[in-house]
Amino acid sequence: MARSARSSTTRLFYSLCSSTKRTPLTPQHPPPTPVAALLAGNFQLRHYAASSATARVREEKDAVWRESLEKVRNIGISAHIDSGKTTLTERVLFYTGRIHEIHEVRGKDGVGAKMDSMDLEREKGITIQSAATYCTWKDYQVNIIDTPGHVDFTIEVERALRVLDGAILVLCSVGGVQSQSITVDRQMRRYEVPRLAFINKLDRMGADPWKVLNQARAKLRHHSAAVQVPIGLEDDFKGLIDLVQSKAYYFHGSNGEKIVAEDIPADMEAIASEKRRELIEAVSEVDDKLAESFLNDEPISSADLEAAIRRATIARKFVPFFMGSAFKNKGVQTLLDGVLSYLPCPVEVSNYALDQTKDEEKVTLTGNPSGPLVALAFKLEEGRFARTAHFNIIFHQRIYEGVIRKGDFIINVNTGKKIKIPRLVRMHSNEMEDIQEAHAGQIVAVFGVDCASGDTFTDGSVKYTMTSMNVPEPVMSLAVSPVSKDSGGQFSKALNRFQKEDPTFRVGLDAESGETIISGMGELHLDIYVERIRREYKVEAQVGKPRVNFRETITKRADFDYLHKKQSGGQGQYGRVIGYVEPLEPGSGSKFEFENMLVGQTIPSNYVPAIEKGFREAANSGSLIGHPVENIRVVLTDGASHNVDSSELAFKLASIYAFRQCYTAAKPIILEPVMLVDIKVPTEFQGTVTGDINKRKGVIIGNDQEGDDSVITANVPLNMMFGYSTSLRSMTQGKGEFTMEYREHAPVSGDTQTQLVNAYKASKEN
Ligand SMILES: Nc1nc2c(ncn2[C@@H]2O[C@H](COP(=O)(O)OP(=O)(O)OP(=O)(O)O)[C@@H](O)[C@H]2O)c(=O)[nH]1
Repeated sequence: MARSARSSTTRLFYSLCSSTKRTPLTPQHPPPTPVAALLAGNFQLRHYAASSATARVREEKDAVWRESLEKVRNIGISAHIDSGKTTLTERVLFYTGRIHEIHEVRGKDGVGAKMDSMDLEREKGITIQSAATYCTWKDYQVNIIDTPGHVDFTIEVERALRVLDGAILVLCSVGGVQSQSITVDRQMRRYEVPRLAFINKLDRMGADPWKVLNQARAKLRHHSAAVQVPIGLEDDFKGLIDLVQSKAYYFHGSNGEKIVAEDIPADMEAIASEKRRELIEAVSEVDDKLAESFLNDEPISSADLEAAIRRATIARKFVPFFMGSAFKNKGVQTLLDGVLSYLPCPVEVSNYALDQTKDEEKVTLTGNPSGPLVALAFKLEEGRFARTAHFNIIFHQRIYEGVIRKGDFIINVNTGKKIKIPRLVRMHSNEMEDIQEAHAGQIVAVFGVDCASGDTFTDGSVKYTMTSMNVPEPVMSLAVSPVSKDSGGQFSKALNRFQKEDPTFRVGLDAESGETIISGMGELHLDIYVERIRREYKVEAQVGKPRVNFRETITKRADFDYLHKKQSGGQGQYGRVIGYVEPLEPGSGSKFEFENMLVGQTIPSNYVPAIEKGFREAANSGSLIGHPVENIRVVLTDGASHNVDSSELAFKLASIYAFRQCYTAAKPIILEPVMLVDIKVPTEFQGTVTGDINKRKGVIIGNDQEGDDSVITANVPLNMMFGYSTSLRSMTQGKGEFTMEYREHAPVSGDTQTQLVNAYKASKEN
């Protein structure tokens, strides 16, 4: 479908070009004489005919691209760990004919799911990287990104949601709305992504979809209702009743590939009609058109209900709930039908860019392939793709407007660099398919070209940038070094690559010890990179003890007045800076602000950037424990210079010393990362586990009962959570599980601050 639409677009494009060639639309020199005027009138007539023909061609062309985009869905699948995203994607690929056999995550055949292409993913049975693929379902092109559930890899979810038009939130029918479900739902809200929910694992003991639906209403504040009712549950789960079509569906065949539609079983008619009414009521609350029919007691057809659900879902006023069991091959095809029916196509979602030539004015992107090219690179990967021998870079990009073709020159608006597209590909997990061109609305990858995640590309006719994704700050660090000195080159190569690919993975140098420090989102995140350095670069690395990323901040305004003066032969150094530092207002959104309030020429303006640089550099390392100082504003009010001895260096040094001079007076404190911890244990262990959390200086904020389990929610300093999985295992005979995610940086207690400061002083003295 997409292919035929493309070729007719191309044909139209050529016919437009040839008519333009025959009839020049803009006269170069308007004829001056009466005869010439007559001819000019004739020309205008011809001009009018030509432009109306052009307009018609354009309209036709627009209709073609609209129609082809209506049949595209760009969706993501996100959820809490182990909810079954990868298992679900594997079925989607199977039913759409992209793969011919189903392999399970951690399955007995040892092959592993298609989308978990990394060895480590297959071994651990977890998704580490998001993977893109595409398939065709009922004449629609569905581009899918499967994302990891573990919070340490949250950046993968952020960047996928940034470029997708819709999402499926997978929930476990036993576990319900878990901590990470809340996080991904928040991310979907952040990027304004319309979504469907899929309650998976209906075959599991204790499956209760209605409880999960109520939890979603309470915990996620979803305005939602089920569009399906399960026929049986747990071992008895047989099929689904579709409340829109009023039909029962069963999934036969060894892989559930044969769908049989039947009438609703007689013993389920009552519940089906009650749930259909619930669905209509819920949608009517947010859709006026349906509300009118509902309030007038008019019969509501399947088509009317479907259209109303679509409008409400796309408007993000409603979340339809689907159900099934990916593992038992039930409910996946009906979910795919739901993707086509209820999630938007690229032109139904509003996207905008910022025009850099007009002071970042907002420009709406219409998704028109005949518009100027605008594409956002959202992910960079380096690896051996498609079994090639060498490392290569690809970047994944979403095209928002225009067309991109192999061999085209495009401009990276963020760097100003012009690049040629050597190879354009569509990804299917780690495999690639070469393509010649791609249109607005599509997600493709460019092979062999370097850039950074978040860069915007255009064809050069516009200077637009698109806002990038939210990048959370790393909370944990560790020192790493290669065991053998000879592998230093490979070691740096690995770190450079990972840093480029993953904005939440940072590499730095400890100024005092000279050690390489890697920082990331948690122990698992950093462990995975150390393991990848070993496997992919054959470098054994020595790893230090993990430590949390403390920060320092100030609590009071403090003045500075510092003169840096040196006159020891040759040219001297002279620079005086006067001003104050103060805490930034909470929620100001920035970590460091510098304000120049100089009046007059006490300091020539060319030295001001060096002064700002000096303060920024000083704030990289606070004097309490050497960690970055944040939430601070530096205001420069006055100073002095010398016309021979002043220099950028002199002012930079003056600023560094000025910062140190006033820091203590600004009453600095230490902030530590605090995690939201969710622990699920059999109720008999609840007391022990709660007591242990208290010992770890945690604050319990929730205690719920889920069947025979207790779910304890607490805020706990990350510093107290090292090795928690081992302790939880021993406290609960291996029956407890937990997840944690970053919540905030909060001040440490007075005695912890004293301990940390003393330990830092001692380490400096040694
Ligand atoms: N009983 C049952 N098990 C399922 C179902 N779907 C998935 N599983 C199992 O749940 C486990 C996790 O499945 P995955 O598909 O890896 O889950 P995921 O959400 O992709 O996992 P992460 O990406 O690591 O968060 C695997 O052992 C699956 O076999 C289901 O419908 N029923």
